[in-house]
Amino acid sequence: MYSVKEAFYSLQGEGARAGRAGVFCRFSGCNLWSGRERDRASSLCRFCDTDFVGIDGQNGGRFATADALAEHLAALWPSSLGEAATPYVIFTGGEPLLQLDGTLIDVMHDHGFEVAVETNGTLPPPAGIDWLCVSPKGQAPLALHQGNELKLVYPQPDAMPQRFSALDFEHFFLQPMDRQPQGLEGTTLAETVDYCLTHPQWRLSMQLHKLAGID
Ligand SMILES: C[S@@+](CC[C@H](N)C(=O)[O-])C[C@H]1O[C@@H](n2cnc3c(N)ncnc32)[C@H](O)[C@@H]1O
Ligand SMILES: Nc1nc2[nH]cc(C(=O)O)c2c(=O)[nH]1
Ligand code: SF4
Ligand SMILES: [Mg+2]
Repeated sequence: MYSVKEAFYSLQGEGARAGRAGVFCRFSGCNLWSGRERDRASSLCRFCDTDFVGIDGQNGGRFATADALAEHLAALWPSSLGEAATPYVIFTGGEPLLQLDGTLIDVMHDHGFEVAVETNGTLPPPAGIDWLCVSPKGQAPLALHQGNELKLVYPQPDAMPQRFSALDFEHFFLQPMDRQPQGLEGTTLAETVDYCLTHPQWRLSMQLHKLAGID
């Protein structure tokens, strides 16, 4: 059984593949925060910008089998595209590695999809992921030391970039912390730009979907 908060077709807003169209599957639930505001201050991850509680978002629901979820997601990729582009699915959440398994990845591949994952890096991944983005969180122990991109929300006093700069990733991104309600106003954008200017191993990741006003 899979629990999905929402699923939608949009453009990847973050990291090395920013701008690429894909189907997002946002699984319900996370191991670093309950998703309830009253627990935020005492959680391992305290700055989350996402509602991942329940199954009540657009195209959300419970799916009994990998086949059922894969068909649901495949239907969100525009059929009019034909062979024009490789179908792309981005599993996120919440924490997708609480639910994503090898069977679902295999079935998405059978549907012709390339499979990307956005994870906090605290759980072991199933085999077969085509693009792995790891985003370490504060003091949460990192179980994943390799992948395609490491995308660190900045600044986090308990997770500064030097801790991760020697890990086995192709790309290293800093993403300024969006602190609602003040957003990027204040210091996080300027601080992040400054860190990238002085440590050019790290590249700036803006959350383009927020700038573009899309999901
Ligand atoms: C909502 S998380 C879901 C996937 C997974 N749980 C994780 O943390 O990577 C998706 C991405 O948004 C980033 N993110 C969450 N809250 C943010 C914020 N307030 N500002 C900037 N990025 C944020 C996360 O670090 C992660 O890269
Ligand atoms: N457009 C868009 N790109 C994203 N990249 C990562 C996201 C996420 O919440 O995991 C996300 C998201 O929520 N929307
Ligand atoms: S680990 Fe990811 S989903 Fe969980 S609370 Fe943090 S940013 Fe949100
Ligand atoms: Mg998001």
